[in-house]
This record gives sequence, C-alpha cells and structure tokens, in this order.
Amino acid sequence: MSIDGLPPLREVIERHGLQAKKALGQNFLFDLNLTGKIARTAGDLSDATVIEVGPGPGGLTRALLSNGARQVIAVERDERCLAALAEVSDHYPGRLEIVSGDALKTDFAALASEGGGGPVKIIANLPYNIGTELLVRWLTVSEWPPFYASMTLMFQREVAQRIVAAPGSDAYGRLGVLAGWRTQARIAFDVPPQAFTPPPKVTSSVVHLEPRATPLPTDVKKLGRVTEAAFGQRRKMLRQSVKSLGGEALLERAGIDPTRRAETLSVEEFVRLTNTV
Ligand SMILES: C[S@@+](CC[C@H](N)C(=O)[O-])C[C@H]1O[C@@H](n2cnc3c(N)ncnc32)[C@H](O)[C@@H]1O
Repeated sequence: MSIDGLPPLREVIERHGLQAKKALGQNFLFDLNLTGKIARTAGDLSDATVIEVGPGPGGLTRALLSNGARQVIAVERDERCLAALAEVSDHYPGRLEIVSGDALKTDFAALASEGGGGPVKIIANLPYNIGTELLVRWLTVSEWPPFYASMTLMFQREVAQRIVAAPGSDAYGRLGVLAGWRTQARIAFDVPPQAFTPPPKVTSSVVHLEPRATPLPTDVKKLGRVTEAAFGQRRKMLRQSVKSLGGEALLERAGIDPTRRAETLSVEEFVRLTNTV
C-alpha cells in the first residue's frame, strides 16, 4: 500500500496492462512527493472544484484528492485507464468524476459549471502534444473573469519559458504576450526527465497562472494579427514588421517608437497598439 491507502502506482500500471502510449503523450508520474508538490502549488483545494486533464492511471489525481480537493473532474481519452481510475474513485467516494473523452472536444466552462461550486482550479500533467493548444483555449475564453481561478500545468521547460517570458528575452513571443495579456504566470519548479515513466527527452516545468486582477481589454483576434506580424519579423523594426497593419503612422498614433523591435514591447504596449489598429 502507498501512504494514501491505495496500491503503489507501478502495481496499478502492471495489473491493468497500462503500457505508456507515446501517441497519447503518456509520461506518468509515480513519485507521490512530486505529485503532492504539484497539488500544493495550486494552493488550498478544500473548497475547490479541480479540473484535471489526462489523469492516466491516477497518480496526480490521487495527490489532488489526498491533499484535500473537495471534488476532481478528470477528463481522460485513454479508455484503458478507466478501471484504474474507478479504483481511485471508490477510495474517495463522491469526490472523483471521471469523464471519458477528448480534452480538445471538451467544453471546460460547461464541465466546471456542473461541479459543486467553489473556485475552479485546472491542474494537469498535460500531454505535451496538446498542452499549448489547451492553454491557448483557456487563455482566450470569451467570458472574463474566466471560469477558472487558477491553472497549474506541466509543460516542457522550453514552452514554460515562453509562457512566462518577459520583454527583451529570447523566449518572449506570441505565447508570452497572450499569457501576459490575461494572466500572471510563473514557473513554480522544474521536473527532471527521470521523474517520469517513461522519461521524456527534455526537462519539464510546472507553471502556475492566475487571471490578471486588472483586465487589459482588447480584441483577441486583432491582438493575434498584431503579434503575428510583429514577431513574424522579430529582428526588424516595427515600422517594417507591422507595415501591412498601418506601419509608421499606426505606431505614431499608438505612441510607440517605430524604430523599436517586437521583442521590446510590453504586453500593455501590444494591447495599446492593437486597440489603435
Ligand atoms: C503526461 S500523461 C499524465 C498522466 C498522469 N496525470 C500522471 O501525471 O502520471 C498525459 C495523459 O493525458 C492523456 N491524454 C492524451 N491526450 C488526451 C486528450 N486529447 N484528452 C484527454 N486526455 C488525453 C493521456 O492518455 C495521459 O493519461
């Protein structure tokens, strides 16, 4: 037995024949200290509805529940994992809802509204192949403040660095502007490849994001067009890179020096530029 009273994860995996599938981005976490650390990064869960994407055999799910999550709603695509997850659900009666399906086809706001109330916290060791796409969807939800109070998510470190990047750094680009527009994001800690089974090729990082207290209103599609143009030619001066959107005249109207480059603009300046287009 593990400290949570359930069988050790390695045994669960073997008993249910859960060989990791690469196509599903399956890199499992067995270390309860580590899954506990991820759960604690999300803060107090006792009042929360937690949404987890990709519970797999239930390593992180178990940590969320043993760290007191009032309710966990977990969306898993791999039907082979459902029996193992049902055992976790039996161990924590009434606290784990398993949704069998594809996260990319899931309406998370609707799912959250079916929960028992309290703040919604998204916590996941995401499959790498769909992690960025899911994050972008959650950042661009039309209702603001959003349905979630926070997101605590595992990414490849390189992606995590792009999410939290500040102006002036090489990692700063479209993803950083989008994340900074809507949230305050920080890297909580790194996780080495050998913490996973099987180990991925690269180091991972847990990122914690909270919606900005003061929103920066703009049109997300327009913001996307501006950052695409600006970072499409990131080494060029803005008067050149945003020429198709109005070039020098636009930049002057927005009060931005046309000789600057995209990577020097703050998120607030990108929003101002977008609202001037
Ligand atoms: C990196 S593993 C994490 C597993 C487990 N949470 C852990 O930490 O050990 C990613 C999980 O996401 C699941 N997954 C992959 N694509 C998915 C999708 N489109 N929708 C829902 N789950 C998906 C995989 O089957 C796998 O269980």
